[in-house]
Amino acid sequence: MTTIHNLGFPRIGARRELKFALESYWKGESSRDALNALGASLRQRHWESQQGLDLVPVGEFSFYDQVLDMSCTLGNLPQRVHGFHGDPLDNYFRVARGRSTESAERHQGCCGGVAAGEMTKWFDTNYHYIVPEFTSTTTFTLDPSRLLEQLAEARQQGVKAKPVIIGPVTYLALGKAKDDSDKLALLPALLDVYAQLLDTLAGQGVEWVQVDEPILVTELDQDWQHAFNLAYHQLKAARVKLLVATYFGQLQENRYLAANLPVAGLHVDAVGGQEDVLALLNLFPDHKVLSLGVIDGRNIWKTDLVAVLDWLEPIAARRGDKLWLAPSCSLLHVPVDLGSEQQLDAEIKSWLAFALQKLDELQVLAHALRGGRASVQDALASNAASLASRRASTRVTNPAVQQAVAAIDAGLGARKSGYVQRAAEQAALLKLPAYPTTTIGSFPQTAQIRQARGAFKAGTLDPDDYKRAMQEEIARSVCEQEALGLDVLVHGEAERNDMVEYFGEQLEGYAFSQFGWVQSYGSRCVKPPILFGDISRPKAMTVEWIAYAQSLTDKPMKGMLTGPVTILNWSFVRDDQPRSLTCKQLALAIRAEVLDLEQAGVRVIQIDEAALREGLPLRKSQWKTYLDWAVDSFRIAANGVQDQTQIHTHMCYSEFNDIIASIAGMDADVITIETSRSDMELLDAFDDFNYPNEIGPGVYDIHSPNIPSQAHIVELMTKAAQRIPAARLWINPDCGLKTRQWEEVLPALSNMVAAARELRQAA
Ligand SMILES: Nc1nc2c(c(=O)[nH]1)N[C@@H](CNc1ccc(C(=O)N[C@@H](CCC(=O)N[C@@H](CCC(=O)N[C@@H](CCC(=O)O)C(=O)O)C(=O)O)C(=O)O)cc1)CN2
Ligand code: MET
Ligand SMILES: [Zn+2]
Repeated sequence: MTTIHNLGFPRIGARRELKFALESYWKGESSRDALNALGASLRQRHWESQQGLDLVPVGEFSFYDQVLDMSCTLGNLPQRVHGFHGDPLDNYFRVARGRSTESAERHQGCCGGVAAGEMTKWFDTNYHYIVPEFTSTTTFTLDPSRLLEQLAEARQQGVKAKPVIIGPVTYLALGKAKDDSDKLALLPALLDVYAQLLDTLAGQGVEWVQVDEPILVTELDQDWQHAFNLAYHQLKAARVKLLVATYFGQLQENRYLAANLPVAGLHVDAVGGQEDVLALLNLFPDHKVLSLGVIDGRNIWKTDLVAVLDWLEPIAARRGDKLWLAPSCSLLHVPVDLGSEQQLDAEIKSWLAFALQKLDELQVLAHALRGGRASVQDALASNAASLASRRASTRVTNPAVQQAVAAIDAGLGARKSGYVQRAAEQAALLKLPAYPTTTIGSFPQTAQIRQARGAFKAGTLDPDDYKRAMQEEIARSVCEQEALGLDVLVHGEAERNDMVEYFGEQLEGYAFSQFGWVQSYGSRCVKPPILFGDISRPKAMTVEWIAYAQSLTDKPMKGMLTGPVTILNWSFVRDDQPRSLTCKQLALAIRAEVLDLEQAGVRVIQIDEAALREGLPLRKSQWKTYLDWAVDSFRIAANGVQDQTQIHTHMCYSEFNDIIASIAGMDADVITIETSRSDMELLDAFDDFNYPNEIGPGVYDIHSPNIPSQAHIVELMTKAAQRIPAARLWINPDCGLKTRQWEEVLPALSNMVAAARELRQAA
């Protein structure tokens, strides 16, 4: 009999309960007990809704991040938070969020300010984890308390619990050696603690433990392959059965390694990797459990159940009870419940499945395998009808858009002249000083702004009042920027709920949910819009707001857009055509907006490509194909303008060394990037490559509440000028300021402008 299970459940809550509880606790408005109680009730509810499964994940719930949780379990919090006198939960949040010196003084004055752990992307998702920190002297000590508490809770509820942990090799691979020491040297010590942990779980009568090793879908050099063998040969002594879970892609060349690890089971991502699975089956030992992730945990489309069954039945016949079924990965990356959606178009809704619906699909598959397809005839028929409706729907296709994409030629993505010519014309028009100052786009999204929009969407604030309220916010931003003395202004993005969702809402071919929240990091969520059909732009999306902002000032106002690649990567996108094609459609829509802005007299236009880098395939061998169509799409969006129009782009995640040629290929006049934390070292890539255009290296770490001093900014820019000719440097923060408070932003920007003036005088 086929076993069905789940790898992880979204923890934020169907109504973002966890977000609100966390933020209230952090503000000191509610107690730790209340937060703990909320956590327990969410877990209880989530386990209840997974009742139909044979094994239910336990321990993947987290108050902030599952990787940071693992660091706690392994006793590997950074040295700087050791010796904290307060509650361990507060210390956990100190690592997650940092603590400014000032707020520490306001609290108890005992433990001082502390820098947050670095945050980075979880594989190719929009989820961010807290990077484990190592040094050559790192030691590990087991703290199983969190896992044991959640296990006890689950047991009390009669849950068939399968504890989930991050595996030792992935944990090491995702961490950072702060002293550049060899992380792998820590493996033996780490394995001792994993062995103790597994032993502790065995002592609780646990049968299966899910050990997540997604690093197995990436290219591994020999040392890391060896680490896998070493790790699991040592852990095989454990008295529990291990299910090594891989996801986010195929095993490919790691197939043999994964198949032969001395563990009881292996989970693989079978979505889009059926051939890889068949190849794996040929070398997979009969006595081991193979768990197939047949339901897409990264997207929101209904599964084609009949197609999956056609493929699965022969495998099930061959493997019997050694076949398990699950979603491809943790359901962390999809919203909780489609049933909450009251406003979603009924036809489109019938094509979708969120976390709960995906688990229902899993049940149908299990019934079909156990009792024959006839036993779930109705469910299969209704699933087939939904898919047929999606395939046949005329709303998905737009012949005019398809023709426009087919007509794209190389000329569309090329500027009229080269950078040198353009730069001269732009300088004559814009008359900017040396070291021009600007910001990345957003100003603080205050509670007031969010509430106004909430009321507008709920229908309790009428559209004119909403528009007026947002215009007031724009006017406030412009006024503050003029007072600060910035050179190129922004409107502040008050009217945008999110840099991607906002555009999704205005494009044809998109649907959007009311409650489709997905955790991005900590308490921060995004509601990815749903791209279901050919994309077109019924009317201008941003021109009115930008024109209004420009009317308030004589300084140049930047038009602010999100680029096609980022819109693609941060949406739920259709799975019925290649991503590259969808991206080209988005590119044409953004291009039309760029041209409308230019027509309206906007002289500087920024097109954010924050997610260009994160969209890189996990395997390097696939990078070139992606980068080619991604850069092409950007160029189509950006490059239809006149030479005098200055195009900016922005990328907030560092590490450009290996893709610098593609970045240069975008041919933006100015690129702003995150650099403040890397002490400008990041610019080495631009220097070595002789990057030809202008660069704004971020001088202000917007993720931290700390206010950068004028001297620090001057120092950073002096380092920048050692790498890039000063005439091509801009001064700006690392990223947008939407998550900060005005009280933090004003002094920081004031120091930034003062630093620019100091540098100009020194020149
Ligand atoms: N899509 C996307 N991905 C990204 C980023 C990004 O900006 N966008 N940035 C990077 C970091 N990720 C981030 C992700 C989210 C947020 C963020 O601030 N999210 C907000 C979203 C809030 C939101 O969209 N609110 C809506 C809904 C309004 C609403 O519900 N108002 C409430 C008020 C309470 C509230 O929600 O705050 C009400 O009326 O009851 C709006 O403004 O329209 C949050 O979680 O707090 C920041 C960074 C990487 N990935
Ligand atoms: N223009 C956007 C902003 O300032 C860019 C953010 S990149 C995540 O918020
Ligand atoms: Zn950014």
